[in-house]
Amino acid sequence: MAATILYGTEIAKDIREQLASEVEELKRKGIVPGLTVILVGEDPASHSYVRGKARGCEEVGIRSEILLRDASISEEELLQMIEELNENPNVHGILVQLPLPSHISEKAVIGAIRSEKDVDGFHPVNVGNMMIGYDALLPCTAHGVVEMIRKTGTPMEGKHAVVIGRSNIVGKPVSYLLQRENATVTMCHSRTVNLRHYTRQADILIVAAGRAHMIGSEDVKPGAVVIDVGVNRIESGKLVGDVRFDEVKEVASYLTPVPGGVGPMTITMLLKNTIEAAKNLAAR
Ligand SMILES: NC(=O)C1=CN([C@@H]2O[C@H](COP(=O)(O)OP(=O)(O)OC[C@H]3O[C@@H](n4cnc5c(N)ncnc54)[C@H](OP(=O)(O)O)[C@@H]3O)[C@@H](O)[C@H]2O)C=CC1
Ligand SMILES: Nc1nc(=O)c2c([nH]1)NC[C@@H]1CN(c3ccc(C(=O)N[C@@H](CCC(=O)O)C(=O)O)cc3)C=[N+]21
Ligand SMILES: [Mg+2]
Repeated sequence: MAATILYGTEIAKDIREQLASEVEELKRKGIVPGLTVILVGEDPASHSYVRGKARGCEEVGIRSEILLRDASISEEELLQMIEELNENPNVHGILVQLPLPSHISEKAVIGAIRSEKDVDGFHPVNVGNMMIGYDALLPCTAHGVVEMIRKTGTPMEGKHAVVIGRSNIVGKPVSYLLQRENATVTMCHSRTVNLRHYTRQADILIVAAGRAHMIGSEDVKPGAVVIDVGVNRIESGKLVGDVRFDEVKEVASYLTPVPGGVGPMTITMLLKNTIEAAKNLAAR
């Protein structure tokens, strides 16, 4: 039986309509949610993602600005910019696009963002609160992944979820949020021996390794929910996931495409966080 394809674009559309009406309501109270994205350097992929974020903001009525800086910017200058945005009452969300040039410390930059404005959910205060289960701005990709699985109606409780990838921006937060849903979670990474041994046991398989087409039908348990987070540009110029879509769609129960799967959900969760940050800051 062929998988149901989970179109992030469609799921995101419903959520964005809801977000647009929340923005309307805030605007009636005189609050215009605002997101500032800092983009350092010329990486074309980063520029493309940031454009997607700005488009999303426009769609739901969030004011957004992109501050472009040359790759030669110093860490000190970047920290100074963040300090000003921390103090600016019209800015509710601050996002510094990663990766940064190697002469700038990601740790210093993320740590400098006021945690209430950290709409990526990458600040140690938000990460810690998420882990403990307290209120926090949640990391967008991980949150988007869990919302997509929820949308399938498949209960996560008691299911074996296998996550490939342990990065701070995707793999680790996905694993925490799935545990919050009472899944049993196994983490795999580049040093995992016999990866297939684990992936074949997964009721829910999250693939976030950044390796084009690494997962095929032999790696997947029949009927599994498969979420492909990978976004890879291959030689032909095509954008592909970490999963061999045409194969895996024949064995999975649900499968996300790339593009049009997790990516649009990531952006939608960023919009949601920006609105939440605006509400929280206004209530202080
Ligand atoms: N759709 C979206 O919204 C988003 C998509 N992405 C995409 O998701 C992918 C992952 O991103 P990110 O987490 O930042 O990437 P990182 O490179 O930071 O992390 C990759 C992780 O995958 C593991 N890994 C790499 N190769 C293998 C392998 N052959 N077998 C098993 N594990 C492996 C690494 O292991 P180790 O720790 O041992 O090195 C690491 O933990 C990328 O394609 C990225 O473009 C990212 C963010 C958002
Ligand atoms: N501070 C920070 N926050 C991030 O959230 C962040 C980051 N840095 N650095 C890079 C990764 C990557 N990422 C993506 C978001 C959306 C798509 C997305 O919407 N992709 C579209 C296709 C986009 C295209 O066509 O290029 C899709 O999958 O349909 C992809 C990747 C966010 N990241
Ligand atoms: Mg990374």
